[in-house]
Amino acid sequence: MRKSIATVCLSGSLTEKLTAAARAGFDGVEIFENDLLASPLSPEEIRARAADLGLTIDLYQPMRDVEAVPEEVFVRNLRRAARKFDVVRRLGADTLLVCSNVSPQAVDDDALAAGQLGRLADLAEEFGIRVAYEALAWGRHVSTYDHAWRIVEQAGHPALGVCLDSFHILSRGSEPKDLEGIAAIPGEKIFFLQLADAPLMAMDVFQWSRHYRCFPGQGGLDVTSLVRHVVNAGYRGPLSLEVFNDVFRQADAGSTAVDALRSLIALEESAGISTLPAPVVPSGIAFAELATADPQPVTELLARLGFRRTGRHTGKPVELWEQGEARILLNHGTGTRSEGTALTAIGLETPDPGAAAHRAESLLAPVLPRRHSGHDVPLDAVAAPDGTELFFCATRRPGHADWISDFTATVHPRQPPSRDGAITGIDHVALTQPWHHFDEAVLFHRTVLGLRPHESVDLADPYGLFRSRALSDDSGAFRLVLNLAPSPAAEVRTRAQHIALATDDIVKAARRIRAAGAELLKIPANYYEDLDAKYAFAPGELDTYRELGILYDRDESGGEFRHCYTATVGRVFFEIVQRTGDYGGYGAANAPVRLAAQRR
Ligand SMILES: O=C(O)c1ccc(O)c(O)c1
Ligand SMILES: [Mg+2]
Repeated sequence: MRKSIATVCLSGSLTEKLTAAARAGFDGVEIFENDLLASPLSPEEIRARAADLGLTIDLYQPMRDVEAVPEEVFVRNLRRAARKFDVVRRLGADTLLVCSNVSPQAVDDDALAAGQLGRLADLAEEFGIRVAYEALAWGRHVSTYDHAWRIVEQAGHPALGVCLDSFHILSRGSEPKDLEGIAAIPGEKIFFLQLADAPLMAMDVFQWSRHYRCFPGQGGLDVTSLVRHVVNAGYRGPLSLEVFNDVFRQADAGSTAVDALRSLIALEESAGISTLPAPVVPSGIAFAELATADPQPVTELLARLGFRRTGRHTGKPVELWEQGEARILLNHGTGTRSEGTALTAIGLETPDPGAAAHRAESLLAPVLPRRHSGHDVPLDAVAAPDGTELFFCATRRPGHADWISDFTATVHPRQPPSRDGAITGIDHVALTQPWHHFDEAVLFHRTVLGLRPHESVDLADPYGLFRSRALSDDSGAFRLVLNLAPSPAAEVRTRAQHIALATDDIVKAARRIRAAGAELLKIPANYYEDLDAKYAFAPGELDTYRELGILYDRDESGGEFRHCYTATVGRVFFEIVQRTGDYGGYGAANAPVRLAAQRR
């Protein structure tokens, strides 16, 4: 279906908004009245600008407080309406949105509302324009879509229809029965469909709508079911996003517009309107790549963690370090001085790398130029919203190009063979997201990679609050954690990234790391007293954890999580984790203690 976006969704001037919408690939826009009033361009110039960019203007909005009012008020409203219809015509649009009256002057009288909306539609017809009537969830007397439809039906005017807005409908209830009334509306009387999601929150619906709307798939409303109902009713107009959101108002319009369009592409797929290449869910982490401009500290840390340099890239200054199934690429060619060392790429172990790349491309993931130098095996790669490069890999799998074959073996005689190490693989990678990319990043990884997002959790830091959300495949073989740091954003810690290494024996791993000369994060005694109060440990067990800085968590099923942390080099630190039973979390309960310790 055609895809549109309301200018209120995007940051900037009207021209910037139009440009961002067009660049992302939208077909049309809704012009929000404030954007027009604040623009130095005339309606004709706006129309021309949109046309030059290949955008249609699908709606002008809103007109407020029109219907169900005393006659003398309505006469003034008609005069107001004539001016708006003129603007709509000059914009080259054909529909004006009228939202249900919120004024204390409004009367609870459907016949009056229908009569006046009919007269409004008579006037609209003279301008060659239609009126789409929308029930605001906080409308004074009309606050539901079925009530708005009853009034429109009663008016029986060809130039009057309804505008359905997923937020207003679903914020009032999204039980299947709440959506049944949509089928009663003839498709051609649904003049417009506005789409927004929102996180589930118990708050005043007006504030919720004005500040917390988000793109479909980023919140907790069942926008997919709503779209299915509306399309089944015969609606064939555009799918148009209308999102009032405090973050998007400040964020870069270009990236917001791409995020927005991706949400609609994914929504069409989930509603069964279109098909995309099926998701190819990663089955593990093939490698994590660190770019470094300061190789000494990170090289030393890798060695102390028990990694061995096993290969050198044939064409680039990249080293392969291995231990068990954990592989780290150390790139000496791309680091920045200011960051020292940063995690810049992740290799995703993928059953079908080519198909995974197709899926990513269909969801607007920027495809990266294939790495070609030396004997490079071409790898499909895309960029995540935070710029992290995601490589689709088939490691040591017959019939697939193997990225490891680009590395010539090196033997480093002074280091122990990797099979003696206590690390078995990479458990997860955690990336701290720029503040305005968090919801976008969750949507990206969920839709592009077919991962399941877990609950969002808040983690108390001494100087703010981190938000954290994990995504994984169903089996837990692939895990990714996205964090949102508190400001000030300039602080290195708020951009921290980490690689969690898996072990079957964390005590052995921690002792080896310490014996090799690496420090582990020191955890206060108070933490262990509290652990002792919560759980029963074997004699001496807690003393060992206290000595080594090992943190502990247990879930309802008895699954256990033990973890400890290295110091940070550049932006990066390592976590060592041991999972037992079905523990599927990340030790969130311990995060405040860990964050405070890192702060010290
Ligand atoms: O918040 C509002 O006032 C408002 C205005 C127009 C809309 O289409 C809407 O959904 C909300
Ligand atoms: Mg709306």
